[in-house]
Amino acid sequence: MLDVNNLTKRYGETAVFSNVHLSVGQGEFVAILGESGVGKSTLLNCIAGLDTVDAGSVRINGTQITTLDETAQALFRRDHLGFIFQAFHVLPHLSVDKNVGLPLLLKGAPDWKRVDTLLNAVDLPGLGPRLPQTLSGGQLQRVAIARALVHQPKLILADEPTGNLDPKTAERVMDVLSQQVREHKAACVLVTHSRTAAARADRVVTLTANGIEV
Ligand SMILES: Nc1ncnc2c1ncn2[C@@H]1O[C@H](COP(=O)(O)OP(=O)(O)OP(=O)(O)O)[C@@H](O)[C@H]1O
Repeated sequence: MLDVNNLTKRYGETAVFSNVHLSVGQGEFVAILGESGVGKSTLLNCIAGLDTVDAGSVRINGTQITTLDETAQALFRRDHLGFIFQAFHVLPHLSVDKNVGLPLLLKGAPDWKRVDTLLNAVDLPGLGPRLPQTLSGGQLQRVAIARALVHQPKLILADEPTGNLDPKTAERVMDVLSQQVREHKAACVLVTHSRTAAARADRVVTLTANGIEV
């Protein structure tokens, strides 16, 4: 499903990481640990085509995303990817249910029942009509998680999805993520500092400046 081959990323003269190899199969859940600043978020952005790479390739479901133009990358993300950003990126002027349903709206296939199912799954029942500014940080994080899963993406990229959550809610969110991976045979790459969250993965790897350590 996901094949990262020999990836190198630099900002100016400074290499963030090099020689990164990572393969994640269909239905596989991989957690990436690593020191702060080592480039975990950057790696997820590179995998999604949201950041450029300096060498190497990223292949998702057979498509080499690194060679697509920006429009093709955006369409590819819409159809195949669910991205949970560390900073949520919830749209402030859209209600919670429209935020969650956005991937379906963009595909021209709205499904408000599915939106409700996801809001229940992340323990936000009835919050659909509210605006994001009326939600807490942990609630916004769960909106972002519901949005990333609503269109049943084949690849889920999750950047610290439990960072703002209390242990019980974090566990519930990890249940939802795991369920999505198992039920829809999605591949999932989770970036986290939480050993508890990482323990839910099938495999845990560590990102260093010189690549991935298993
Ligand atoms: N746009 C940018 N321009 C220059 N340097 C950047 C940019 N974005 C990130 N960096 C640098 O790249 C490195 C990797 O950052 P990144 O956020 O990917 O690390 P991380 O492992 O996810 O960290 P954390 O665990 O603290 O979230 C850091 O040194 C950061 O300062």
